[in-house]
Amino acid sequence: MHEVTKIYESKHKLSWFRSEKRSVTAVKSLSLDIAAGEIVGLLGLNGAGKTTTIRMLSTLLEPTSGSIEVDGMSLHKNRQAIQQKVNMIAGGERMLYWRLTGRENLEYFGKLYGMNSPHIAREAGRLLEEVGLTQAADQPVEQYSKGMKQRLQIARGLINDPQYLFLDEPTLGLDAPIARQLRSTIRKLALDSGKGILLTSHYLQEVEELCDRVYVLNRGELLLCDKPERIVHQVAGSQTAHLEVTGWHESLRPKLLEHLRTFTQPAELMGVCATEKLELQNDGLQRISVKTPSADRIITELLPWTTEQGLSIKSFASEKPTLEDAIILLSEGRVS
Ligand SMILES: Nc1ncnc2c1ncn2[C@@H]1O[C@H](COP(=O)(O)OP(=O)(O)OP(=O)(O)O)[C@@H](O)[C@H]1O
Repeated sequence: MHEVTKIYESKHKLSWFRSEKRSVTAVKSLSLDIAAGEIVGLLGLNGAGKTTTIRMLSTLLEPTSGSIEVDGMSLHKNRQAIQQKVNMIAGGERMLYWRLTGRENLEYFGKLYGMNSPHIAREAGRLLEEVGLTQAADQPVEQYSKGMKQRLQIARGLINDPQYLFLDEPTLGLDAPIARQLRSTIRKLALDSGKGILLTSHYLQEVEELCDRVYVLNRGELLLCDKPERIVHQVAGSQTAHLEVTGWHESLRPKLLEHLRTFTQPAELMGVCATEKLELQNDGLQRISVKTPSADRIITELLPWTTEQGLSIKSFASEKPTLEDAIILLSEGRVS
């Protein structure tokens, strides 16, 4: 997507005789790319423009300006060829025909992609098997559970073997085990089949777990794009490594700082030294807290050191801000 803008125009009735035109800029000058085999997240609060973006990429909506290209083909000139290469899966219960069976739904959508009947029959059978719906294939969709409908959505989204898949809230309303299964399917589609995937989700843990990169939108405009862990670090700050030990004595403090310096990058060192904090507690338990961009690494490095110094480790933990913390800060405008 290059510099894409979408403006919705609508008419609002003011009285019997008067109406006014209103326009909403849902997406503003958005540039975005998805590589083969990559899972990209699209985040933002309600109304940020995520669904509009996905609908434009899926060719369901026309951008007001800007251009969309898929594998070097422009949407403007090669709409049909691009439609063969992309597909969209929406969460919830949209985009399926409830009176039709699972198999009939896939046959119908396969025909829309111009596939011939033997090809559709083969693919429908294979996909129904892959999403675990072979037994229910000839049952009307209205008799399916929510999880079954969502699995059928996935099969529908894969019927044309798209190179790029756009997923709008794919785990919406699903139980935890089904959502987990779905996440593993999404990962496999990218890793094993090399599909480029764009994903929106209100479950930020899911985005953090799945996505290689994340675009954050605010009122249609791109706020930032980066790896989830870098966004968290950039926006919500450092992680903290905590170790609780006994046997601590003050002469260890300079040694600890010196040891931290041996495996900490100079750029990180200031943060580590400046915020390193030691608290002596009544029972002789000492809490060592180190602020760092990577708490797990600090813990791994400090564990053998504490034992070498004759300290006894009672517990250790890493405290990490999450993508949710970062998005909340961004949405509150508390980060420039
Ligand atoms: N058909 C439409 N006509 C007019 N305005 C629309 C239309 N569809 C969406 N909008 C407006 O465009 C903006 C972006 O909406 P969009 O649905 O793309 O956001 P979203 O990020 O997907 O939101 P959500 O997280 O709530 O699904 C919103 O202000 C919305 O009210």
